[in-house]
Amino acid sequence: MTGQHGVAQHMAQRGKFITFEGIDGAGKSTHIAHVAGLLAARGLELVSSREPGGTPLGEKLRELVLHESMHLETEALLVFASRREHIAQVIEPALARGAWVISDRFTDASFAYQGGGRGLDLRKLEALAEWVHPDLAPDLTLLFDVPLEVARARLDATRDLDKFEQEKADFFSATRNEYLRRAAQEPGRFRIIDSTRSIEAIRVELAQIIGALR
Ligand SMILES: Nc1ncnc2c1ncn2[C@@H]1O[C@H](COP(=O)(O)OP(=O)(O)O)[C@@H](O)[C@H]1O
Ligand SMILES: Cc1cn([C@H]2C[C@H](O)[C@@H](COP(=O)(O)OP(=O)(O)O)O2)c(=O)[nH]c1=O
Repeated sequence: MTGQHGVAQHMAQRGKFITFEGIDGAGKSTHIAHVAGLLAARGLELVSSREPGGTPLGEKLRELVLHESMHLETEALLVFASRREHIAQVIEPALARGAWVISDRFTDASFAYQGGGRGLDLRKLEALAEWVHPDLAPDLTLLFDVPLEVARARLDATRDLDKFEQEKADFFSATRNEYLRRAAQEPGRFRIIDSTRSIEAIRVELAQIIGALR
């Protein structure tokens, strides 16, 4: 905003970017709305989004990625194409005006699923991340972690499974391991949430984590 003398008066403080990760069935979706409520209660402007998706084009790409079979590099390129659009249209403008952004998945999911699960060379994913968002990383990543059997039992109890959710145990084992490896590499950014506990116990921990964010 420009004042009478052409001097910037109210540069909005940049918002924070929080991502939610975990293998399918770990409990991510269960907790996102609750965390959004905690943040909104602080009077923040909050943008809640997801990947793949988050924009009209991104949602079309999501349909393809979740339901069509394709070469694994095509899959990687499409999730990053969706991300490019999401960053340009939603994430960066929101953070710049001071809004906080929470996203159901981001680049860690590409490393976990396309890299860990499918076996795509991690250097290719690093190159894509460097290309698509050299200067953007989440301020906080909540990694919902459960053993595969727990995730599988929860999924089987609830819904029709998409392309990824139909994958076998070794796929999810590799996906989970890649998430945990990244969390160990960047302990300052990640919080690992033990999602075998009750929903209520997890909410208590999330309230502490979110309450400590400034
Ligand atoms: N801590 C928990 N204890 C028991 N059941 C849970 C817990 N968290 C989630 N669930 C259930 O497990 C299923 C999958 O959870 P969901 O949040 O959809 O997982 P995700 O979004 O990570 O795939 C849902 O039916 C949900 O109600
Ligand atoms: C963001 C992203 C998601 N995915 C996968 C992980 C999930 O299986 C799927 C998205 O599903 P998810 O976000 O878990 O939605 P839902 O809870 O409705 O199933 O896309 C990738 O493989 N790579 C990515 O980069």
